[in-house]
Amino acid sequence: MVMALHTYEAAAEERLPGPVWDFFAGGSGTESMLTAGREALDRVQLRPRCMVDVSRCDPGTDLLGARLAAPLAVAPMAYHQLAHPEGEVASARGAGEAGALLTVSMFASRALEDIAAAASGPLWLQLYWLRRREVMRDLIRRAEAAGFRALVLTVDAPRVAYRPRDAANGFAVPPGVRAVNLSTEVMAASHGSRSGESALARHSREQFDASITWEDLAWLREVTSLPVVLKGVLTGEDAELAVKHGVSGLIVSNHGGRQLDFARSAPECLTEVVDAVGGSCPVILDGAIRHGADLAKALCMGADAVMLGRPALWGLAHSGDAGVAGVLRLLIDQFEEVMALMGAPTVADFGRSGIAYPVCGRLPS
Ligand SMILES: Cc1cc2nc3c(=O)[nH]c(=O)nc-3n(C[C@H](O)[C@H](O)[C@H](O)COP(=O)(O)O)c2cc1C
Ligand SMILES: CCCCC(=O)C(=O)O
Repeated sequence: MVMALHTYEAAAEERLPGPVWDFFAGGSGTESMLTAGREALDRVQLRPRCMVDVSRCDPGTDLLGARLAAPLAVAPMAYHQLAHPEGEVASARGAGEAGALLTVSMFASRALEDIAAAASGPLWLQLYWLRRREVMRDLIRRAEAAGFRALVLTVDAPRVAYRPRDAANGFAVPPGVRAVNLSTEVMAASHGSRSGESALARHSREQFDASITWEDLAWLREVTSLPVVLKGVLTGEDAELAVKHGVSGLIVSNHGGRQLDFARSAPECLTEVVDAVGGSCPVILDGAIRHGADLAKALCMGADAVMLGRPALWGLAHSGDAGVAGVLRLLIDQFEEVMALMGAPTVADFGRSGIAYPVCGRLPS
């Protein structure tokens, strides 16, 4: 039976403790960015072509050398064990079953090696830049050995932003769930709640290196030969600098509304970044993806793929690997139908002529 996305969401909300649900669902500041991306995507209108042979539609695509069932990846999210006891191991199984890529957070609650052993699809590892570079280096070595295909450096979070729900709940990761890939020393501050303060926000101020600049990317590129993808780029200027500094991909993202409040939403930034990059590396749109049609809209605006965040956690909370696969398949099936109805039988058939309304204020070229 195909379940609607809101059914997974409702089940997850019902199942999870309030503070965990708030951690998943919440945003930063006034939470203005929780709705901005969705509203922007809703304004984009599809422009279908007819009398095209759509008797066979193929949603498959390649992303940095990995074959995917659709241009769809799971975004990095901390602590999957908050949603399900099997955590990222179940997510890896579910993503593999659906043919989607899984990005594993630096704050994963299962060992990289166990996640890799359960995965049948490609894995990327997400990193925050820690003050202790030897901890990053160790993690990168382990990811390489376990067969991870790329590193995602999140650049929109020099610190975790103030998130009112987590602060009100004094949110801390419950005992029994840990960022097991990091040493206890690095992680100590993320446990132990205090009312009026999020332990994760406190932890990020202590452990994240907020002094890094473009020049520091050279260190990362020396440490590894894996492709480096930057997550959280929202301007053409930064996209150009990223390409100049040798990155292999960009993720246009507002961190799911959890970092800079009052920003321009990721879908509105997409064409600016795509134009700046000029095809020299893949561009991924992240945030507020809730329907297969959103994949089509992103592709029309020039993205090579999209990333899905919270809905994957809803699937995980609902029924572990089957739920993750169910959510991903739902979006892929919807996308396949949009392909047929749009007259776009392959991913390459989507272009700017496929949308009618420019979200970024620029006319499609
Ligand atoms: C519970 C949760 C944990 C997250 N943890 C991380 C993380 O560890 N690293 C990271 O780069 N982004 C993290 N994010 C942001 C996601 O990667 C992604 O940008 C966002 O969820 C996309 O928006 P969506 O949830 O609307 O799809 C997290 C998001 C959520 C909801
Ligand atoms: C210190 C963990 C941060 C996780 C994260 O990025 C998020 O909650 O958005």
